[in-house]
Amino acid sequence: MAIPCVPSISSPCAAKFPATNSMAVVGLLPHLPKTHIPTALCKFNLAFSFSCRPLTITRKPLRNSFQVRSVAAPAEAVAGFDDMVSGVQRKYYMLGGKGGVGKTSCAASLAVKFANNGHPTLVVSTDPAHSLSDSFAQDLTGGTLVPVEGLDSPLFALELNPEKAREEFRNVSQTNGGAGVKDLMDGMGLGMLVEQLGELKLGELLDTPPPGLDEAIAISKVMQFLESPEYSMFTRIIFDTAPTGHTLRLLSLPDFLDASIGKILKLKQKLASATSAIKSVFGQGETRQDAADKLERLRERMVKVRELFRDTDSTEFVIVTIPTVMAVSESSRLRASLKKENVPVKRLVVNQVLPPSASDCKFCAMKRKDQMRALDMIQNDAELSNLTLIQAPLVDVEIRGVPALKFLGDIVWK
Ligand SMILES: Nc1ncnc2c1ncn2[C@@H]1O[C@H](COP(=O)(O)OP(=O)(O)OP(=O)(O)O)[C@@H](O)[C@H]1O
Repeated sequence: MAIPCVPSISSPCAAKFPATNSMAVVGLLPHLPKTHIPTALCKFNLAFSFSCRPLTITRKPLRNSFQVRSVAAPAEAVAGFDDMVSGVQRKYYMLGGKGGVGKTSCAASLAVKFANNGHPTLVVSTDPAHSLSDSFAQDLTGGTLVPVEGLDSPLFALELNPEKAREEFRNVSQTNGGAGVKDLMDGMGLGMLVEQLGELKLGELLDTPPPGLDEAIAISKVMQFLESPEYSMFTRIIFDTAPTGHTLRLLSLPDFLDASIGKILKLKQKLASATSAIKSVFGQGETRQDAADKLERLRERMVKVRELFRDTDSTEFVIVTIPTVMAVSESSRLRASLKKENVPVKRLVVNQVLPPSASDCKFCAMKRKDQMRALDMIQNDAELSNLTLIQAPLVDVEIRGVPALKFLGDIVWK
């Protein structure tokens, strides 16, 4: 059945469906007023149409009561979900990419899909600008694990509070030195130690923490959680990461912190026998030991984070992008940097691809042409062309809440 493309208020192009079987998918749209449901239903179904060719509607006895498929559609790349879901050993998926491309939606939909396929799953947002709560339409703030309702297996979500994490780091670091200590030792003629401190850039670290530090600490906090037996049940852990820039800096950060903390600890050993003036700066006996222990633990966790990022058996970084030249260029750079850092990447999600329709308005035709150019660019990009390409359609209602995420997940993660 050919589907006409007609203008609508919310989208330049929308398909018209008979509003039959609407009750079957009403559950997808809990946030919409009832009067909007037939229209929204039609828009959601539009997401299935994936070719300019004539479309067919197949009735299905499942929750989505009918499905639109293109006739003789080009072979669609599939995500290889079977591979992602197989095995009960713990696996980590980190979703990252340019700001606003749909990292959170993809991460949340993957988490829902894993949970519905029997994996106790944890989805963590390490993006300082969280949107996991918005995505699940549930309050996940507070820095603790919150159960997500309405799934077959346990799904927990966690939004880490970056401010709190940074504050903790600040406290530990401040107990161990900083600009004040540097000045003091400078005054005491401890030139060599001053030099070492200068190298550590401690003052800088405390005053203007490098971008990515929040994330590194957040991820190391998750590692801390996962070390405890009560979290051993999670077999899939998904990180909704901050936009690209943060991720890139994050990758080199564990090395930087590892080296810095190692130096601080060495320095502390040297200072242990120094004058009481220095002792008064670093605090006495127990405090000093306590701070050193904390730093040592932080350093150990940083090493684990670094190892985790590079472990091909358990970890995969999934790049999320949209079909625009700018986003594809950024994804290519991200992939190159991840390669340099030996971070395993296999999949690239191209989100918000315009679903073609039989008749196009001018806007959609132009937009689609643009998107095709970007998709072509991916095929010819040395960094991206060898990744498994997953196309996710643009839908014209917001994807919020578990039923909507399940809907998206079933399209994207196949
Ligand atoms: N396939 C899609 N179709 C329609 N809307 C989408 C799609 N994917 C994401 N969106 C919408 O785009 C907006 C941004 O999505 P999302 O929050 O997932 O992106 P993000 O990359 O995590 O953003 P940020 O970088 O700000 O964290 C949201 O309103 C989301 O509902």
